[in-house]
Amino acid sequence: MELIIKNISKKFKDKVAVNNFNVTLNNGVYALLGENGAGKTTVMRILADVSSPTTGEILVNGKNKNELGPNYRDLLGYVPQDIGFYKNFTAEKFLMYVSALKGLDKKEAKIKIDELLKFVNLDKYRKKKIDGFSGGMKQRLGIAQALLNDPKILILDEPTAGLDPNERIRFKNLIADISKNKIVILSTHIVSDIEFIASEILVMKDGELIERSTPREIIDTIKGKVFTLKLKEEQLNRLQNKFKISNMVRENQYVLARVVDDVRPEIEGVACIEEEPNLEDVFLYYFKEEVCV
Ligand SMILES: Nc1ncnc2c1ncn2[C@@H]1O[C@H](COP(=O)(O)OP(=O)(O)OP(=O)(O)O)[C@@H](O)[C@H]1O
Repeated sequence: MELIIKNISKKFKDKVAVNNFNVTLNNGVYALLGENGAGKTTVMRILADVSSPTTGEILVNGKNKNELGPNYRDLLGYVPQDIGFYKNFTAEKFLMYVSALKGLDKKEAKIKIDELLKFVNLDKYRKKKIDGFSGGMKQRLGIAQALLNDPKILILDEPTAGLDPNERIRFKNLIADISKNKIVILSTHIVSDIEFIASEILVMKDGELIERSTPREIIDTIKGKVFTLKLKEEQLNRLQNKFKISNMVRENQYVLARVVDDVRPEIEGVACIEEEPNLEDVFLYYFKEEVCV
């Protein structure tokens, strides 16, 4: 499966939400990473066929999405940011309802629902009302409904928002399982969530795709730009005014500050050690507002 997003732009009146977005995707997990308002949801809504681009096109195995018509939707599974559940429905009834909307045969749907409820670990709760579900359970139910038609492209908008640490782990394992023969595109601004699940990271800023790399490659782009300094409290101001600080730990009368910058911080009498960068540092490097010097 090859999905090409070609020269996609989206304008809302005079606001350019997405600007000339170009990317070719194959099976694997892609994380769209960017700050709030970067354009992630807009790209996902266009891919999910609930919004049209102002310009540009989407191609699946060389065929234009518009040419594919309803066959394009058959390839899709979509979990929007705020998925609307009928809270009085049970998990099972909800999945039956979505199956009917997707035009699945009732008998086939029942078999698929049994399989999916087990897969997302909600089998025990199939007769329970969604109203009593935790965030993670709702998320897994959302994924189950998106998988009903065995999609080849799965789109998940902010799937890890509001999940507790256990639910996050469960989610990561689930995605790893799902992505074997699919294109999975998920958006997030929680960096730690993608470190272990994304085969590639697509970094968006102000509507544009500014970087596309594996997590390892993207981390390597800031090698030599991450440092730890051990400072006295009164020296901290000088550092904060000049550099981006990703983390601070207080240790007795000292502060250990992790700094991300193109320039090695030089403060008289303060030791500066180069560190191995991580994805949190990457996020800070690309997104944090410039500090005023
Ligand atoms: N229907 C709309 N009308 C006007 N502006 C919009 C509309 N939808 C999105 N925008 C604007 O387009 C830009 C991109 O929004 P989008 O929701 O795609 O960002 P995002 O990266 O998904 O952010 P978030 O993480 O907050 O969802 C924002 O400035 C947003 O205000």
